[in-house]
Amino acid sequence: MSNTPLRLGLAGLGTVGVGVVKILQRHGAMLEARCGRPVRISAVSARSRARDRGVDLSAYAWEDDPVALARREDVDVLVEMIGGEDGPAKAAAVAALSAGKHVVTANKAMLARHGQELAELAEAAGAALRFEAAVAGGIPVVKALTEGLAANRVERVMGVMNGTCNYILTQMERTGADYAEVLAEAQRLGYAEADPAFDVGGVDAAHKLALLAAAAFGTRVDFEGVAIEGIERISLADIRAARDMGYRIKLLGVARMTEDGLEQRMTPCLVPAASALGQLDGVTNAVVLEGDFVGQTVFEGPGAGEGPTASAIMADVMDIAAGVRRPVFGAPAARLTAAPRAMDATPAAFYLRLTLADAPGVLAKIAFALGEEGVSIHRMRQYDHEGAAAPVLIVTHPARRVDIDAAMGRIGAMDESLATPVALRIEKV
Ligand SMILES: NC(=O)C1=CN([C@@H]2O[C@H](COP(=O)(O)OP(=O)(O)OC[C@H]3O[C@@H](n4cnc5c(N)ncnc54)[C@H](OP(=O)(O)O)[C@@H]3O)[C@@H](O)[C@H]2O)C=CC1
Ligand SMILES: N[C@@H](CCO)C(=O)O
Repeated sequence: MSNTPLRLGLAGLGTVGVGVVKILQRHGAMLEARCGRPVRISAVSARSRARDRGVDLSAYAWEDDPVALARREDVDVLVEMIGGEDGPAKAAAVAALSAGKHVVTANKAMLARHGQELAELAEAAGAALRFEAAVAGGIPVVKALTEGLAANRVERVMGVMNGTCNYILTQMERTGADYAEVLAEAQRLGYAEADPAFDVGGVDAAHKLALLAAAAFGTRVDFEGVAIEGIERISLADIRAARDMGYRIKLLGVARMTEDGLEQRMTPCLVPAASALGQLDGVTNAVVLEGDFVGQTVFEGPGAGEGPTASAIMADVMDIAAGVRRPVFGAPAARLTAAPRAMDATPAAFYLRLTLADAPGVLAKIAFALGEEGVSIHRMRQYDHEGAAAPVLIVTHPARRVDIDAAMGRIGAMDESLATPVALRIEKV
């Protein structure tokens, strides 16, 4: 192998970009030994040249414009760590790939929207486009799917893929702290997206699920085909009630190929508290990959933050340095198919939390409404309470989401329903 250095252009010097600089500065010699050639930073780009980022950047050239960075003669790989589905991130990625240069990115928003276009561009140019850091932070799950498990027909992909949401849910449960307070802490720790609505609204995790589904099922990335619901409506009352019934609430993504098409959803779900997913705390992510020959595999680790994300970026850079090449989504972009959408195809048990007037006949009305919509009650609990509002929890037998939504609409419209009813899926993990 040539001893020629692999030269990087770093676009973005925020949480992730600074982490990448630190790895290269601390482990330069080790990386060279492992890749068989040096890996060096030629130039960097961010908005503010003056900002002190806590790392020494004086050895690297500076570019104000990430597109100019991508086009530099002394850049072989653009490492895109700006973020955003369009704008400078995409312009720089297109500039690099069009010039036959490799791109490593942490940007799931960009790939979820433009993955097919960028994969086609990369493969036509003979360039690598790698995105390990974009899915589940430091966990090497793209590599697992496209390399280690490549001989399997994947049956299900499932996971907790947003560190910020898991941090919020577990901190609220542990400390009883207010939602906004815990979100601010996640932002301070560098976990959240530039717009944290992407995290708590489920969009960031849905981006990741759409990327994994493409690699798992050989389909084109279909972010629009993900049924999305965020954690904004989850209250401490739900977290505690779920726990009381032996569950924990997780923002859970599930993708599977059904007879009707590709089912993709990213929604808050109840999972058994004793399961591997139920025990995840803080910023930890876990991804479950099920293959027809391997069975179930579970990958767990830190899903966000400077160190874990930079670690994943550098693994991709090192593969490129070592000459490892594979199609962007595991199969050539031209062979990826457009699957029909079956967003919520699989029935499941649901947890319902109702706040009801404590009066004769109210539960009978609820049972009637559920029955009329084809929803059967499996178990039920009414807590002791003071005042007129009775907290009632119901676990249903497996039901279709559409029927649950119809029943919730009817119950929510009743005078005896004193707060918006909550319905959360109970996922078999
Ligand atoms: N933080 C995390 O835990 C993870 C983040 N990611 C992804 O990594 C990417 C970066 O995230 P993160 O580091 O947290 O984001 P930050 O907001 O911390 O950093 C973004 C960087 O991009 C720079 N930037 C913004 N606009 C431009 C522009 N027009 N030209 C040049 N540089 C620009 C900013 O410059 P300046 O500093 O001067 O403002 C900043 O350095 C995103 O795609 C994110 O989704 C993926 C996994 C985990
Ligand atoms: N905001 C993301 C970063 C990692 O992709 C999260 O919290 O998981």
